[in-house]
Amino acid sequence: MSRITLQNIRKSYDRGPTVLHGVSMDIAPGEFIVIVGPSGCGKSTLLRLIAGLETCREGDIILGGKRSNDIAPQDRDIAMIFQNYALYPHMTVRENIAFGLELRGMPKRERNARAEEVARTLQLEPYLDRKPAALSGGQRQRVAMGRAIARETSTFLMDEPLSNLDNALRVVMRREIKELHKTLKATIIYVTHDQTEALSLADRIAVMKDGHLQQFDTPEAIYDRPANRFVASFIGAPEMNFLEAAELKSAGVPSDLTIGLRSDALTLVGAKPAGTALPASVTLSEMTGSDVVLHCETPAGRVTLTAHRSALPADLDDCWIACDMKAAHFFDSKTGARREFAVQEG
Ligand SMILES: Nc1ncnc2c1ncn2[C@@H]1O[C@H](COP(=O)(O)OP(=O)(O)OP(=O)(O)O)[C@@H](O)[C@H]1O
Repeated sequence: MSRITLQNIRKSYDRGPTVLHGVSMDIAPGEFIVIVGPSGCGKSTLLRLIAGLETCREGDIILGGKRSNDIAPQDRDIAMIFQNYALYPHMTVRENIAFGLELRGMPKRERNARAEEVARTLQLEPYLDRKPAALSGGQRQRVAMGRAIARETSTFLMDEPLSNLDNALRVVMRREIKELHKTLKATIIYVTHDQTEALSLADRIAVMKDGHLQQFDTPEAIYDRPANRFVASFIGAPEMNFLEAAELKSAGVPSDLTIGLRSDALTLVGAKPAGTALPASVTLSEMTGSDVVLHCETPAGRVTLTAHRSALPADLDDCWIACDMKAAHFFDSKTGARREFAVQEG
């Protein structure tokens, strides 16, 4: 298995604008990396560069210690799984899984044996003789994965592999991919725009925006210490609340800082609490099960928080939001960069 290093990758298509502005990443063998970011930020482009399906204008792609910019996709030890599965409709599951092996000149008996072994790992044995049209979305996705696994590569690239599945199936497949990663001990680089998927799957998350890598770290570090306001708002649900220091008037926070408060730092209470608090009225509530997401109007703007249904104040039109300032994040109001600030209160 080999290390994947990207050094200062710049990319533009034809004579178009730059879509990757100097991205660097070092990925250890066996890591599960999730690249996340809004639509158009360059996630798929980065993945396609690693696969060798695109070339970059500047920078180095180093695979296993060797500069590999000019190595053809089929000569890289990498398999790619796409969102639309790319299965052959006229071939059975067995043939689809074995297809890549045929291209490599493996004899038929060996090929079929390998396809059956992979089908067992993915619980696809009952479907080996079916064609893709007779499979569910999740089964098709597993066949696509089977085809990649059959090649015995050390690295799998996955481009939004679950985006065509319904929510329940997506949760199941997410777990399967995570288990597969444990079994295969392979490197996985996985692209998604879904922050929940990123948090639940990754050893490390790469957050991108407009072709720039914003932060590359563990899910815990990204959630607990977001590098800037963009990362803070993109990761975590409901989205972090941002309040200007001047509006919250709390614990001597300098006025050039924006205060970031996640839902878990906020409590809705009936009477004015000690410490930092905002008067609030609930304008909208969304039931999510045992919890409700509450959208509140406050003098500092709109604030969203989650509360347990059994712990709501009686009068939602006239209540308070208690802010745990020890759990607050601080950002430079101009640049959005994270700033450390020690709150004195409490
Ligand atoms: N073949 C291409 N020719 C020209 N421009 C392209 C091409 N492919 C992508 N782009 C542009 O490059 C930028 C990055 O696209 P990319 O597909 O990498 O983004 P993404 O983050 O994967 O987006 P999404 O989540 O919507 O798939 C976009 O502005 C896109 O329009």
